[in-house]
Amino acid sequence: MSQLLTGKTIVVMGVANERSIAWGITQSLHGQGAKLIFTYRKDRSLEKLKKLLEENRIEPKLVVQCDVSDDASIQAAFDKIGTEAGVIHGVVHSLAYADKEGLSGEFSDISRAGYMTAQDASSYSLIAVAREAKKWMTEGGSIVTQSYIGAERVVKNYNVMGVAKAALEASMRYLAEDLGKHGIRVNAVSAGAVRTLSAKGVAGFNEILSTTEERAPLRRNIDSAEVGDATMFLLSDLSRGVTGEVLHVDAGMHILGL
Ligand SMILES: NC(=O)c1ccc[n+]([C@@H]2O[C@H](COP(=O)([O-])OP(=O)(O)OC[C@H]3O[C@@H](n4cnc5c(N)ncnc54)[C@H](O)[C@@H]3O)[C@@H](O)[C@H]2O)c1
Repeated sequence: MSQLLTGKTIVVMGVANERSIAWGITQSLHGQGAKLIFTYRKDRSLEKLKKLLEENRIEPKLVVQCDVSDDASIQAAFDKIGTEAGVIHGVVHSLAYADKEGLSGEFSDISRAGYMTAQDASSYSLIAVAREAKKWMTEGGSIVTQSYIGAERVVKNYNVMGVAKAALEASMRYLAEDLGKHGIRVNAVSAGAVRTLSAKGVAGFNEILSTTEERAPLRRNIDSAEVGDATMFLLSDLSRGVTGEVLHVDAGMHILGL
């Protein structure tokens, strides 16, 4: 049976452990025959990633360190990736960071430094990654980032990350326009809440899960496999006419008013 991503080389950024959304995405991409390159931030993540890949019999084309808060690190990572792969067809940007103090309490108390840190790692990083990836995306391709409804509406405690996600979605649209002339599409998946390492940093996260189960049109939460399949669709030629889009994978939560 032919697979949707046969012959495509895709860079996956953001696997920290088996709960990571990027791990759900990895499984969907692998299932469709993609050749995968991974970036990790810390040695701790590298050990976990290697173990996960081994256990799941996924042979990576390359694994490379990349700190997205550092332009030199992004440049070095994509130079290595490009030199090894020649051409890349897709990038999964599944990373974000905010100091814990910005993820609870009063929004107006966010410090300048806390605001900048969240913007830097969670939003600007997409622009810097797209710039470096573009050099090797010579056959066109697709870049997909991960957002959340807190970009569009106020979600209690999501605070500084809500503003970073709003900037991320706007950056995604500007990149879609800019890179479209090179045949590169740029989209976002807006996932519902998934219990991951990062999610633990958001105060009251369990309440979000229980409210979703009660009120979402599908009356349940989503999982990272569902986010993985939607991301895979956006990386595949099935979505060849789609760019600048935010695809909600949230059991319908985003359509609710009260
Ligand atoms: N979990 C959720 O409920 C949820 C919902 C919607 C969107 N998202 C988004 O999904 C993405 C992945 O998060 P997750 O929930 O899988 O959590 P996670 O903790 O598993 O993954 C976050 C990743 O970001 C990486 N990261 C942070 N700062 C970095 C830096 N400076 N350089 C390189 N990597 C860095 C971490 O190493 C980690 O791999 C994030 O953008 C997150 O905001 C999560």
